[in-house]
Amino acid sequence: MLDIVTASEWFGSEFGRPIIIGGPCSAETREQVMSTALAIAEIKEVSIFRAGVWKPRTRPGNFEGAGNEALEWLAEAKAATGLKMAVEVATPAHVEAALKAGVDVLWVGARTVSNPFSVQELAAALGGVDVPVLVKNPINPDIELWIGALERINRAGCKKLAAIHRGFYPFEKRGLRNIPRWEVPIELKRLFPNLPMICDPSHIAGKWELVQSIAQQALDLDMDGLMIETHINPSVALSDARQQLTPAQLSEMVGSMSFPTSTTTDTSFARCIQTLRQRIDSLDAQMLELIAQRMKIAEEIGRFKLQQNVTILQVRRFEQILKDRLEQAEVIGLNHEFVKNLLEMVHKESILRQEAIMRSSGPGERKFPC
Ligand SMILES: C=C(O[C@@H]1C=C(C(=O)O)C=C[C@H]1O)C(=O)O
Repeated sequence: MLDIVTASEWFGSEFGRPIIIGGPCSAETREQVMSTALAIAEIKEVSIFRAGVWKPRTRPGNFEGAGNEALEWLAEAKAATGLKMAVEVATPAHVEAALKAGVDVLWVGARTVSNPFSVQELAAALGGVDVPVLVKNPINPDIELWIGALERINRAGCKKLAAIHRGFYPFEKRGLRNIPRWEVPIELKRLFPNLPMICDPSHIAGKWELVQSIAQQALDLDMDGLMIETHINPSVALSDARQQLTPAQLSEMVGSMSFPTSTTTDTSFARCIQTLRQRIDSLDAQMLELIAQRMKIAEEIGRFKLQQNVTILQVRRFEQILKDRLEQAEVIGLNHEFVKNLLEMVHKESILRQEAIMRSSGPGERKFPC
């Protein structure tokens, strides 16, 4: 369990869903911070300005952030715009410097979250701190590591917590920069329903053109906010140039997106959905009943195989099943990959059932080839 305060209480009553955070990957110069912040402040939906001050780079020699000096630019941007300021912290010294400079929100990056030693050190530095702390997912889709970081920080006394979904390391570099693996943040939401979940579509997309569709997908999946990298002139950005929007593009994007709510008080909607859900309940019950019948038949086949000393796995038969069912799937409009995964799961269970039969056979029941 996480002992947390809802996002609407972070900064007073006017603050709430959706939480929209915009700002550059890195704070580069005073002018870049001020001009980006002033332009973003014009977008009424954006309440928090983000900027990386200390940048954890994969290889040395890249721009590593402007450091403590940038905190002064952020303080100036805050005074000029009224936006809340958010920075990434990776060490206790970062936490101390950021809080001293009046930073309003801290986030912990994916690389830091991947290392429990670093998280524990950060948690100790965050003890009793009242600013919101946003915890990005670890690089690999390891939900336990993500939960562990949230718990360590929460146990240190930080109650204003949120998670940020920024996708997972793709291993193969093609398509999106990070693989979304939406099932991971969905599972976190299921386990901690009151934990706000913010999506970072910029890091998932890797290209500014793809940011909006990922952001919309996140909102449709009931996420509570977005963190979108925005730079006054992305073409000259010192980091993540390819994925940053201009403030004008951010404004257009926010204006053209739909922000669905998780529930509605409309009674006809409630009636319709209830009827449809009853049909789904009934079909699920039939589906499970059919799978149970299929497993019983597989067990019966297993008993025949035991008598005849025939192998459990019959690759040709399974291949034929896959081919036939995938043809049928295509005709009835079911996704190829989905049906293949489903059949593989069913086959695996059927093999397990037959293995259990072989294991439970009495001594001498199994023949051995002469
Ligand atoms: C049920 C059988 O055993 C295994 C399970 C199969 C299935 O679940 O459809 C298919 C082939 C075998 O690998 C069988 O041989 O038919």
